[in-house]
Amino acid sequence: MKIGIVGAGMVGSAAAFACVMRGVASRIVLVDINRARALAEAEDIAHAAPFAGATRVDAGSYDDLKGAQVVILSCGVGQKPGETRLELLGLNAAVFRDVVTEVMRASPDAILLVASNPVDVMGQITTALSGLPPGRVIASGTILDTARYRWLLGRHLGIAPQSVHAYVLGEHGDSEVLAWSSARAGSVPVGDFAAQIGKPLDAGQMARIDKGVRRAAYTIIEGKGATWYGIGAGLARIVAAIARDEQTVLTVSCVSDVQGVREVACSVPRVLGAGGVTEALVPELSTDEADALRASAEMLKETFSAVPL
Ligand SMILES: NC(=O)C1=CN([C@@H]2O[C@H](COP(=O)(O)OP(=O)(O)OC[C@H]3O[C@@H](n4cnc5c(N)ncnc54)[C@H](O)[C@@H]3O)[C@@H](O)[C@H]2O)C=CC1
Ligand SMILES: CC(=O)C(=O)O
Repeated sequence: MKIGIVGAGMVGSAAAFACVMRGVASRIVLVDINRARALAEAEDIAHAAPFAGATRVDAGSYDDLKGAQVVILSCGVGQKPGETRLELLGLNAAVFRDVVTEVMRASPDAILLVASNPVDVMGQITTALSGLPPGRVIASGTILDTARYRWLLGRHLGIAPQSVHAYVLGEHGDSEVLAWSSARAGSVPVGDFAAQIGKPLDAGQMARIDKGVRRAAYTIIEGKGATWYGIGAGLARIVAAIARDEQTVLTVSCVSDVQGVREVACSVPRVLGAGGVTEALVPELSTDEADALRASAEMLKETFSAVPL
């Protein structure tokens, strides 16, 4: 499978590296307005390929995206310390107006995978600009937040994050919703499992996990300027689901009706395969969680509606 990546900064290059290490692509093309950066990242990542598989990695132009099955959009700007994701909207929407046109010209059959923030709104903008069916424009949404949630729950419970089945829903951002009521350790509700092993999930512990998920990006950006490994791995996981037509369930964002809000991009668990997103699962939620998910979706819809296209 051929993958294009527009935006060869930290996120784009981490995604390329993770795709190489997973062996999900035969070819990766990096495109960036900063051609020297794309060339340097492509060469550096290509040097990892002999340790992994047979992926060819190059820098290129938009024309070189021809035939790509997935194009990752990780271009634009990231948050500075203390800045919210939503504050990036004006700058990144302007970047996407040009980039999406170029990508569609070169690679009209590709699935578009949006990473740039605010990722849900950028995904809905990309859907509108591209004219593609909603399931073929996927934003990474809360795939990263869900990983953070599973990692923190796994650490508390002393089990592998892969054995934690729990989702973060709604915005990839401050209004996101940690779904506690449906969270399971194996097949056991996390609260019951925690009580059984003598490590109760009390209100204080739940608040610490909530903060650890919701504030993770702010803390990491404060310490090292940006985040990239987690999202790089998450993007490669999405690419693998498409490449292998897995029909796997991941919390990604695409335009659909969510919790009574019409045509909004935000995350719920969705089924993902070679054709993109095909189904959304209706999660089991408490009344408070359902209200918070509706509020998150309403905020995202309002934010998108105010963007001039
Ligand atoms: N979805 C998620 O979970 C995450 C999203 N992000 C977001 O990903 C985006 C990228 O972050 P980083 O890679 O850290 O930023 P970065 O600044 O390292 O890379 C951005 C790249 O985009 C390029 N670029 C800018 N305008 C362009 C244009 N018109 N055409 C082509 N390339 C262009 C820049 O030259 C730069 O190389 C940000 O919006 C950030 O907030 C970051 C982490 C997680
Ligand atoms: C930057 C960002 O969106 C994250 O790490 O969650």
